[in-house]
Amino acid sequence: MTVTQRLYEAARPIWEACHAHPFVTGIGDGTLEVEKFRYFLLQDYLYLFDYARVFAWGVVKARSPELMRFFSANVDAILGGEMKIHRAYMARLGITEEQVFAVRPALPNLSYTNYMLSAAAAGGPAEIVAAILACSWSYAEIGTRLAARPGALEHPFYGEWVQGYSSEEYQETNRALVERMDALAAGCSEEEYRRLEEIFVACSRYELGFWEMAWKLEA
Ligand SMILES: Cc1ncc(CO)c(N)n1
Repeated sequence: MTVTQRLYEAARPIWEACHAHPFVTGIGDGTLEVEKFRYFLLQDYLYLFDYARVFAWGVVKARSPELMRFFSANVDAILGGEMKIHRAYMARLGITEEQVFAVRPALPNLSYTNYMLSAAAAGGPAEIVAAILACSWSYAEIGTRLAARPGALEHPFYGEWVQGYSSEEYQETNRALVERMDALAAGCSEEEYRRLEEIFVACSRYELGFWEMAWKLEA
């Protein structure tokens, strides 16, 4: 079993709970209230800036130009790629960037990004990728699963979100992260693996918490 297969198995029950979460299934069948999606969008846009900062820790800590470029390209993919999904919805909902920054991150959001940032600050490239992977990979899987639901890609409001996360661009960026995790963890000790698993599972729990936060419109 590869390291990423082991990580996946360790987090599987939490991921299945994410897939079954009413917020996620509501995007898939189009029944999610736009008010909840709007709240999620604002929180997630704030989240993505810190998420990009986690990759930026990788730029700082990389010891090879190739790895440095990898992390740097990912910073760019978030700021210029993934955020396109958010900015398109913000335009549709009439939300400006200024309005987003007037919003305070809810505690599950703040706790999640602080956890990732501290794991990145304390760790090396492998810990950084482990912290990022649960986010990227779970969204890639949600995108793929929702895209397989009849009508989800064509839904007049949520279709664009499903298209974005099931897109070849997003899927390819995620695949590169999965491969990178296996390469960075190759030959690591059981003790080192345990630390990666601890981070990956904690971030998966935070992912579930983020869906729950959005579902409950947590203040
Ligand atoms: C909370 C959260 N996790 C993961 C992603 C995917 O990058 C996202 N946009 N938001």
